[in-house]
Amino acid sequence: MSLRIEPTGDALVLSIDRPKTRNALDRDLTRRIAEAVRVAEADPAVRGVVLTATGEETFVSGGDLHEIGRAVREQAGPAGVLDMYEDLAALESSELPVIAAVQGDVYGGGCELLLLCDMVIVEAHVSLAFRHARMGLSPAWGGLTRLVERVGPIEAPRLLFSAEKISAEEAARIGLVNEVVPRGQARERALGRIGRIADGARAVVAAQKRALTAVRKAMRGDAIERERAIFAEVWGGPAHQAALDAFFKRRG
Ligand SMILES: CCC(=O)SCCNC(=O)CCNC(=O)[C@H](O)C(C)(C)COP(=O)(O)OP(=O)(O)OC[C@H]1O[C@@H](n2cnc3c(N)ncnc32)[C@H](O)[C@@H]1OP(=O)(O)O
Repeated sequence: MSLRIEPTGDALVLSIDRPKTRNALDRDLTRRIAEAVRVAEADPAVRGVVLTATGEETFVSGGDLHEIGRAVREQAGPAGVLDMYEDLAALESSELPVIAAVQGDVYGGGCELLLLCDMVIVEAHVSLAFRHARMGLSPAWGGLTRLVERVGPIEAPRLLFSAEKISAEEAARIGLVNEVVPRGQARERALGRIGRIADGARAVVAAQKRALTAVRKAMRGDAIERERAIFAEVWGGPAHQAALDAFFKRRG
């Protein structure tokens, strides 16, 4: 099972669990995430979702490069990867607050996943990298648009163009994450925050989330559609092919 689902206190805790791929996101996993969010919403006892992962080293290693490599080899086009967004977007469109509890490093599409959450709590040893450029890609799941929203137009190009790793502290300084906690404490901290949210009325928090979504939608215009069209343009190009070849060559 690639997603562990565990009711805990007021929250539903979703733990990404694909250790053999360092928790890469494939289509099956994103479907499971969307389905779990729907289940959480339908249960009046659940007041929020905590999204975390198993292991201590990696939160999410990005999109599944085996799945992506297969699609490129079979000339299937980018639709499969683009479609995963419909599932992932459930995190942002849900009426429940979603808090990411990040216990390990985050790469590429994993950073996009964080940006779909309402709050992000990271452990102090974690690093984050928008690795897309190194893989010959641009974000596919709204991560470019949301990165500009979170950190502004000065920091976004630095993170995207250089694909550099940044520390948890730096991520907090530039407004990419809410809070840095000591190693091993992100999940408890996230549960504590959901507990505090649960002191208020579910309907009010849901209304606030709807309002936030409406504001973002109005501010974004068609930015996410443009971003996704650019992903489709670079998909399967020379830089993408070369990066996939290098990834698979390194691993025999
Ligand atoms: C949507 C756009 C995107 O997200 S593009 C993808 C961006 N992500 C990346 O570039 C990260 C690629 N992965 C890595 O750099 C390394 O594997 C990291 C995560 C640093 C872990 O390194 P290390 O601990 O040395 O392990 P390793 O490289 O031997 O990998 C272990 C097994 O995991 C797998 N793995 C890793 N990343 C992915 C991935 N994104 N998709 C699918 N599988 C992945 C490796 O292939 C390896 O498995 P195997 O030994 O080859 O069977």
